[in-house]
Amino acid sequence: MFTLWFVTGSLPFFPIGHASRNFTVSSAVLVRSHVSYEVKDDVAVIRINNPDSKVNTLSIPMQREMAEVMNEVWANGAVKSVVLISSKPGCFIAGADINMIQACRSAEEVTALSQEGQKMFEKIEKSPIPIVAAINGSCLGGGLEFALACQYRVATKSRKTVLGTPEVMLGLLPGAGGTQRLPKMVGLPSAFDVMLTGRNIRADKAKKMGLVHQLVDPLGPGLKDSDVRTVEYLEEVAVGFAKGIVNKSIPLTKRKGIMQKLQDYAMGIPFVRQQIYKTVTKRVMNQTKGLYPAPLKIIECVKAGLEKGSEAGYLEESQNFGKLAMTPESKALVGLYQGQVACKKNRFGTPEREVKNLAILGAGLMGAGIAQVTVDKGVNVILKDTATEGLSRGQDQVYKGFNAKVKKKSITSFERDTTMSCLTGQLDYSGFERVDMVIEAVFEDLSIKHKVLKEVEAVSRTHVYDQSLPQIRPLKIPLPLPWPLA
Ligand SMILES: C/C=C/C(=O)SCCNC(=O)CCNC(=O)[C@H](O)C(C)(C)COP(=O)(O)OP(=O)(O)OC[C@H]1O[C@@H](n2cnc3c(N)ncnc32)[C@H](O)[C@@H]1OP(=O)(O)O
Repeated sequence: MFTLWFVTGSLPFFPIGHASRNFTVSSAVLVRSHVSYEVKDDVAVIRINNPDSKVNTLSIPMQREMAEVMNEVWANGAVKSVVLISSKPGCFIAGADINMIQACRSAEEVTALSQEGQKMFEKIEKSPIPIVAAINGSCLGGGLEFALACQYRVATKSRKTVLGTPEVMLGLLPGAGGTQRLPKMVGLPSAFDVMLTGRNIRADKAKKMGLVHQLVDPLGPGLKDSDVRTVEYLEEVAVGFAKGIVNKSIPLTKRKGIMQKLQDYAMGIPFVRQQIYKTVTKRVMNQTKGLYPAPLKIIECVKAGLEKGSEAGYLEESQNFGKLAMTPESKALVGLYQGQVACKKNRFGTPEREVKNLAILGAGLMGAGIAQVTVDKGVNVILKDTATEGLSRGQDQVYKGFNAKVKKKSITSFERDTTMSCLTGQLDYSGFERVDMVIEAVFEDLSIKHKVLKEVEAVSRTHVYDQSLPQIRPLKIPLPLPWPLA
């Protein structure tokens, strides 16, 4: 959203070649750091990449550069369609820049930001050429509102791909057209569900709801890593869709099923809509005891748009967005979010040595549990036990853990199998000479611990971490090891 400088009137024409462009519409040469584009055949591929940040946000520089790039693209008669994609692994756009909203001193200032965002996305929605949003990773808040304004949406089935409007969790509302576009796109009940819960929606669910048009399978690692290959593939597929939309082999309108048609019919009846507003308001009041203003404002905005028309809806949205941003509830919730971000950081700083290969001694409940959370981070793990039975049980425990996630559809079976391929079960110490760390997770029996530590000493010269150290420290394991027992 927000502070955008769309150039109106005619623009100087810049012939667009086949390389990224770094020139603004003015004659001054400005290096763009957040948005770049390249023309592939007749498709402009616009890439977003906030420098020095793990995520893309709709920050002021990003918005300015996006506006410049869009104006250049629209002014170029050779460009027939656009693909909007992020170069950042795991993030499309994480929403409006929360710090930008926080820096505002009055409701009017925030309302003005919202109105700029609404205007920008209206231009995107009315684009003379189709724009395909190619989504991989988090597509949240203003990021989803941007994608919703595009004519077509393709998303990867990667587990990192989530769509949603989490503004309510910050005491805010989707203030860049979200309260107006979502109900039209997915129907009133689903739109309320998405906006009032702020929950993340995975790509396959988003497709079923009608939020995205097509899904793309993520790729595994090859010569490049999985994230890079997936984004390259997504771009290729999205370019194909963009061309297909132009040559009319891909329809922009989705065919509606019978349920969808019935729902649309019901939503056309004012009495039905009034009942939905009443039910949703009652539920919100029950759950929040009226202590959170944002959910009620969301309902007001949707109602204004559907009952009084778009203009009234957009005005209500921007004004309520401004008002909410100044409430103590929103400030407290933003503080909570920032606290959660701070908690994710490693307070010990970056590890001196990265652990890529780990060995775990003992495939019991604890050893297998450690193996599961470690392979999940992409670390290669040797799970060692002394008996085939115990080892199989441990491996089975790890598999069941991931398989439960497949059943819940939070990961794909491909992701389960890729992750499981990082786990090697064995009864001997082969490969221990190559590991970066050994974790001891054998029975709470001092003589067994002594024995395995001695055995490790003979084959590995790495750090050993004892998972039960707090409990066994009083027993004072003698440390004859020439390397550290952490
Ligand atoms: C009208 C529209 C309004 C809006 O759009 S309001 C914003 C709505 N969006 C959100 O609420 C999303 C907030 N962000 C997140 O939930 C998570 O982040 C992600 C899921 C996107 C990524 O999670 P993970 O990979 O664990 O990263 P991390 O540690 O949470 O964040 C990395 C850095 O990115 C910053 N960041 C993330 N989202 C935003 C944002 N929307 N505005 C400003 N900064 C953001 C964080 O603070 C942190 O920063 P540091 O590295 O300096 O600690």
